[in-house]
Amino acid sequence: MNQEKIVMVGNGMAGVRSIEEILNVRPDHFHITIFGTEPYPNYNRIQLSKVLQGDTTISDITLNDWNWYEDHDIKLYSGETVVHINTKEQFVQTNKERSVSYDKLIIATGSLPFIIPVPGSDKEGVTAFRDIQDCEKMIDCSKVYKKAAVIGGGLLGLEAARGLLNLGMTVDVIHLTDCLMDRQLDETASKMLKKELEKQGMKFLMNKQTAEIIGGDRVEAIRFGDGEVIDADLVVMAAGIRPNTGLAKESGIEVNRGILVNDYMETSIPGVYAVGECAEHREVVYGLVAPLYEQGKAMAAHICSEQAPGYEGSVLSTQLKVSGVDVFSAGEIVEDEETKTIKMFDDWKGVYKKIIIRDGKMTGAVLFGDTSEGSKLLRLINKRANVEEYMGTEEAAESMVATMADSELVCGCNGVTKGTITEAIKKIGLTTFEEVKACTGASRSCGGCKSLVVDILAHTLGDEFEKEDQKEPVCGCTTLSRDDVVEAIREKGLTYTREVMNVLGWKTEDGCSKCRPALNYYLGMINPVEYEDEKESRFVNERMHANIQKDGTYSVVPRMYGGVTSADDLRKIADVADKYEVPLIKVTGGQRIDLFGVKKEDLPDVWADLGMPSGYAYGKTLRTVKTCVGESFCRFGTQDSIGMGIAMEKKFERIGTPHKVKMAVSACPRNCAESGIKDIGVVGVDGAWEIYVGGNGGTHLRAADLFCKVTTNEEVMEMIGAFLQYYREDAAYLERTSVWVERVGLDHIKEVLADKATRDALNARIAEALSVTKEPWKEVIESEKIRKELYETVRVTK
Ligand SMILES: Cc1cc2nc3c(=O)[nH]c(=O)nc-3n(C[C@H](O)[C@H](O)[C@H](O)COP(=O)(O)OP(=O)(O)OC[C@H]3O[C@@H](n4cnc5c(N)ncnc54)[C@H](O)[C@@H]3O)c2cc1C
Ligand SMILES: NC(=O)c1ccc[n+]([C@@H]2O[C@H](COP(=O)([O-])OP(=O)(O)OC[C@H]3O[C@@H](n4cnc5c(N)ncnc54)[C@H](O)[C@@H]3O)[C@@H](O)[C@H]2O)c1
Ligand code: SF4
Ligand code: FES
Repeated sequence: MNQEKIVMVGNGMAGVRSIEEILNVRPDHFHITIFGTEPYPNYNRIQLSKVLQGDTTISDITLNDWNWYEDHDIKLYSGETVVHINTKEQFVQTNKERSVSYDKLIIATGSLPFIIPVPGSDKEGVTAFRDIQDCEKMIDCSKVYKKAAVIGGGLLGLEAARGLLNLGMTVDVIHLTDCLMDRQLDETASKMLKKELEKQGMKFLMNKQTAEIIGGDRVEAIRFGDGEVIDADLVVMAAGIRPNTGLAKESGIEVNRGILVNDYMETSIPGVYAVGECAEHREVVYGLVAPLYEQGKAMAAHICSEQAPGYEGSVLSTQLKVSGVDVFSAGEIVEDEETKTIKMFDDWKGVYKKIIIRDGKMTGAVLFGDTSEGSKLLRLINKRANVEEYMGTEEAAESMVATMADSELVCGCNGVTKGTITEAIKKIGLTTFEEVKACTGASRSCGGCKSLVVDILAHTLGDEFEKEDQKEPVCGCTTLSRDDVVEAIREKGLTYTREVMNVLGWKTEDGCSKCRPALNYYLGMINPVEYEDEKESRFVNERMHANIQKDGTYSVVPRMYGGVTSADDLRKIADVADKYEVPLIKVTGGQRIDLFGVKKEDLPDVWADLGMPSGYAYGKTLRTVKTCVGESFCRFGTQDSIGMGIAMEKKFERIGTPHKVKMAVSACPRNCAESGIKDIGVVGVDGAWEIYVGGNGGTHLRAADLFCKVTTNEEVMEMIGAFLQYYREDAAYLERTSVWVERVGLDHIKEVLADKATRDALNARIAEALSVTKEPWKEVIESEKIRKELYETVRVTK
C-alpha cells in the first residue's frame, strides 16, 4: 500500500498525543516521521514539577518510550531540529542537513519560556523551567548553592519554588503584581495562597520589576526597578511563555501570537497543520494540556478524513501542584455587574469557594483549601449547567457520573476518558483508586480529577466498592499504602530501606525524598533496638541536628526542661554567643533560647561549649514541654505544672515520632501554657489532671480534644506514654497528631487505650524505644568521622 507521509515537527505532549489519535483511527495508513530537538522520547512535561519536588524521577515520566516509536513504525529523529519548511515542494530541512518530504505536515513546536530581557539574564545560574535539562540544572545547583530566586508567581514559578525548597534552598519569589497566580485566581484566593506558601517557607517580593541580574560570569544578585538588591545563586525565570512560531513564520505560514489555525487545526497553507501551544485558535493560545489534547483529537479526525466536529475552544481549568496547598480555578474567575456569585469563606479552616453564574448558568469557579469538587465543577461549567444542577445532593454526584458519556474526558492532564476508566475497571478487575491510576494514567499529574475517578470507580463497582480500600500510596515509587508497607516490614522481617524497596517492588532504584525518610522511620519504629538509623535518608535539618536558615547558617536550641533555666546555663549561652559572634539570641514560643546565625563548621564546637542536650528544634520528635508557673508561685495554681512538665520532657525526649510533637502543662484551666493547642496538653483541675490531645497552633489551627481525666502523676505518664506509642505505631510518617486524631477518630483512640493491658504493652514498647536513644550533639562531638563528613565539608547534598 502506498502510505501517505506525515512529518511532525516537535516531539512533545500535544504532537505525540495527536499521532496516537491518528494511529487509533488509521493504524497503517500513514508513514510517520517525527523530529524533536530534545534528545528524549516524548515525556510528561507536567511531571517535571514533581521531579523537582522529589516525588518522582525523570526515568518515570516517559510517556512513549523508544520501543513505542519502533512498534508503530515511526521514524524518530531525536536531538534534531527542523530549520526550514518548503511549503511549495513539501519538504522539511533540519540542522543536520537532512531533507524529508511530506504529504501532511504537523507543526507542534510548543512554546519558548519568556526570559525577561534585562541585563545579565544570560549569566550562568539563570535558567528557565521548561525541560529536563532545566530541571537537572536546578537539582545540580541546589547541591552547591543555597539561595534561589524565582521570577514570576504563576503556576510554574510557585511549583518551581516548592521544588527548590524541597531541595534545601531558600527561595524568594519575585512577582510583578500584588496577586499571585493573577491569571488564575481572584484576590481572596491569591491572598490565602500567599499566606499558605509563606508558612511553607517561601518568601515573596511583590510588585517588583526586575531591572538587572548582577554578577560576574555567574549570577550573584538581582536588582529591582526600585533600587533594592537581593542575593541569589540561582535565578529561575517563570514569567510566562511565548508560542514557538519562528519556524512557521519564516516559512510563510500565517502567524499572529501563535500559528493561526481553523477548527481542524489547518494553517494558512494547505496540508500544513499546527497543534499545541504553538497554535492560535479563535484568538486563543492555550498553555495547558487538556485543550491541546482536544485539539489533537479534532486534527487527527480531519487528517484521517473522518466526519467529526472540529475543535471549538476550551474552558480553562488549573490546579496548582504543590503539596499541602489545594487551589483550583476554572473558566471565569472575576465577577462583573452581570454576574452573580455563590461564595463561601471559612477563614478558620482556610477554605474559600466562589462560583460565578452568568444568566443562571455556571461559568467559573475558584476553590481554595478544598478542591475535591474541582472536576465536578469543571464539568458543569463546561456544559454551562444551570446553577440548580450544582445545588443537588450526594446522589447528584452519582447521577452525574451515570450521565457522563464514555467519550467524556475525566483527566485533562493525561487525556483519560470515562470509557477508558470503566473498561479498565471491568476488564482488569480494578478495585482501588491507586490501581485505576496505575493502569490508566488518570490522576497521575495534578490530581485534580481524583474525586471524579473515585466516583466513577464507586459507580462502576456498585456494592463491591470498598471505601476503606482507597488508601494513598506512600509516594509515586509504589502503589502500596503506609499500612501495606508497615505490615510487610513486620511480616517479612525487613531490616533496611533498600531491602524494603527491593522486596516490595519499588518502581525506582533509590526511592525518592518522600519514601526514604518514611521507610527509615517505619523501620526504626518497628525495630528500635536492632535498626541502624540511615542518616542519609533524613531531611537536612535532622542530619545536621540544627535548623538551616535562609542565609545558609544554622540555629542552635539547647534543651531547657519545662522552660526552666539556671544562671549557669544562661552564662554558658551568653559566653557561646560572644565567642561565636552569634548575631541573634531569641526566646522561642516553646520557652527556650535560640541562637541564630551559627556557621555550619562551628556547630560541633558550639554544642561542646554549651555542654547542654539538644533541644531537637529540628526533629520529628518531642520538641518542648511548655509549662506555666503553677502552684509554686501562681495564686490560682493547685498543681506542680513545672515539675510535671520537666518529668514529661525528661521521660519522652529523643523519641522518634511521625512528626514533631509539642506538649504543655498548665496548672489550672486558665491555661497559661496553651495546653489546648498542643499535641498533648495537660491541665490541672481540682485534684486531677485533664489530658488533651491532637491540638495544633500552627498552619491548621485545631483545639485539642479532651482525652481523659486522671488523678495521679503516674497515671498522666501512663496515658501519655500509651497515646504517644499508639500514635508512633499507627500514624503515617509526617502526619501530625491533629490530623491523625481527626482521621482515626478520638473515640477509636479512647477505645483502644481504655484497655489496661494494651496501655501496658504500648508503654513497654515506648520504653524499649527510649532505651536506645542517644544524645545527638554528644555523638557528633565524640565522633571525628561525623564531624569531618557533615560539618567540615563545604557541600550539603540532599
Ligand atoms: C514544569 C511544567 C509543569 C507544567 N504543569 C502543567 C500542568 O500541571 N497541567 C497542564 O495542563 N500543563 C502543565 N504544563 C504545560 C504543559 O506541559 C504544556 O502545555 C505542554 O507540554 C505543551 O505541549 P506541546 O506539545 O504544545 O509543547 P511541548 O511539550 O513543549 O513540545 C514541543 C516540542 O517541540 C520541540 N521543538 C520545537 N521546535 C522544534 C523544531 N524546530 N524541530 C524539532 N523539534 C522542535 C521542543 O523541543 C519540544 O520538545 C506544565 C509545563 C511545565 C514546563
Ligand atoms: N499546574 C499547572 O497547570 C501548571 C504548572 C506549571 C506550568 N503551567 C503552564 O506553563 C505555562 C508557563 O507557566 P507560567 O507560570 O510561567 O505562566 P503564567 O503566564 O501563568 O504566569 C507568569 C506569571 O509571571 C508574572 N510575571 C510576568 N513578568 C514578570 C516579571 N518581569 N517579574 C515578575 N513576575 C512576572 C505574571 O504576572 C504571571 O503571574 C503556562 O501556560 C502554565 O499554564 C501549568
Ligand atoms: S495556668 Fe493557672 S496556675 Fe498556671 S500560671 Fe496560669 S493562672 Fe496560674
Ligand atoms: S486532571 Fe490533572 S491529573 Fe487528572
